[in-house]
Amino acid sequence: MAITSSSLGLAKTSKRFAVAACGALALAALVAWRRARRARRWPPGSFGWPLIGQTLEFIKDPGAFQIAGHAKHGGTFKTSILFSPTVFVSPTEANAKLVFSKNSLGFPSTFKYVLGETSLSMVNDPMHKRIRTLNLRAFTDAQLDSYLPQLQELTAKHLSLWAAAGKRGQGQPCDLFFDIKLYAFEMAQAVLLGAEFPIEKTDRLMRLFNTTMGGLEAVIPLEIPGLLWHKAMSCRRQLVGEYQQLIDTRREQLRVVSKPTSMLDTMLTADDVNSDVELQDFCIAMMFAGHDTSLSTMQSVLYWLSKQPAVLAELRQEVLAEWDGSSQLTRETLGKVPKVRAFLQEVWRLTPPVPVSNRNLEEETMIDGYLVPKGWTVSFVAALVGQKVEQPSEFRMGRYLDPSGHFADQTFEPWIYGVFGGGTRMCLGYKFARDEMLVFMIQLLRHFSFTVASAQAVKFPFNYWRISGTFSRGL
Ligand code: HEM
Repeated sequence: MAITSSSLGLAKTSKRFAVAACGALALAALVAWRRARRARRWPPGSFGWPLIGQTLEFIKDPGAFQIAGHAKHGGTFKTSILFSPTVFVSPTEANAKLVFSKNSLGFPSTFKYVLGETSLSMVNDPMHKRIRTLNLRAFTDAQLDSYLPQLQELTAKHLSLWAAAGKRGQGQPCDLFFDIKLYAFEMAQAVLLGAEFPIEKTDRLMRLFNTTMGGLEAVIPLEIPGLLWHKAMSCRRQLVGEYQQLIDTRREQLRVVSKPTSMLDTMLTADDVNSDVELQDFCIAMMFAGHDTSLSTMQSVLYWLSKQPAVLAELRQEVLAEWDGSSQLTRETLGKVPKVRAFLQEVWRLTPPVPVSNRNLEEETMIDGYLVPKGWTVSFVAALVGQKVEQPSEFRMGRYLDPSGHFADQTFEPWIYGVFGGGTRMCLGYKFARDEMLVFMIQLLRHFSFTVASAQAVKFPFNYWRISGTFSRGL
């Protein structure tokens, strides 16, 4: 066969192609080899099922899942939760400091469609810094003091409603979940948003809100009629419509006469809020962060009180000595009941409402000698931190009382007390949450009796005791 210049060119091209292909293969092999080598340094554990990983085991009981994981793997371990490779770090001080030094949150991307793209829990720096600074204005000491009268009034109203229902039910125990939920929702709605609606409307908004939040558990985020995600998104649109009306009304009222009273008002009067979407997201984010956590705590408080009649009597004594039962509850009054504060702190230690704090790693990080890749989620668990005290299963208020009987707060040491997280993403509402619970407990202890007939441990998405029982006025 004659060798032509075109067949020579073809041979050269094929040779080049072969060299390039070999090079690419060698590179791929090198990358795979390095990845495999690195993977050998990942924490132990299993990713579980394709896509869903070990999500189902986790949501059944996050605390137990992690205790079992730590025991099996001797500490820090990896798994996959909600589509994301996740590392549950052992609850040491070094790990707490490492996790809480990170700012980026590790929530699944679908959460932002539910909570809002500009809601505080969904944004990362630099936007997080801006929104957090803005939102913090609603939580200054002066603002918190100004919410106390409303908290007192609404608490008195709902405690009386529960007692009236108890009377009608002639002492028969009933599920208190929905009554307590309505109270927590109305209280959040009034103080956070400044909205006072008739009970039917509050009830409707609460349902819209709950179905919207159901979207956080949606595994298939597709808007197909009948799917959870479709329901959640259509309720969210209605909810946003309602909140926009509220925003427009309050904006007009503030322009004409009224003074800012609610947390939303504080946002409305700030001159650096960018858009109505930020305000809508503020409403949804604060209602989300601020009412199920209170609902959970109130039920756990009733549970732990019912378990310890002697402690209940001691707390009643403290309240009877410090509050006449009718005057306005002030910051001073809340400061005079250290035992009630210590009791609440111990309730939160034993039943932390939020089971985990997550961060997303923005760079490859060494944790406990393992290499955790960039983009993975690291989880730190409040319930496990709470187990590090002496005799962890015992309920002891004394842990939070100093020798002279003053309340000793440990909220800012997340490696000792992880209930409100830590670092730049620490719970924004922890002082407000404490105020709400103290106002609730002081009035409860001063005027009401109750029994708990049954209690069921709920583990996810919030951790608390769901109770049924009876309520009556008088001690
Ligand atoms: C018992 C009540 C509460 C508990 C146990 C609780 C717990 C938490 C936890 C663990 C976090 C995550 C912290 C972290 O990852 O480091 C958080 C974040 C947050 N909480 Fe709370 N919370 C409670 C009540 C409230 C209330 C009443 C509000 C508002 C009115 C609120 C507003 C927020 C906000 C806005 C964030 C996000 C902060 C950020 O990402 O910068 N919380 N909370």
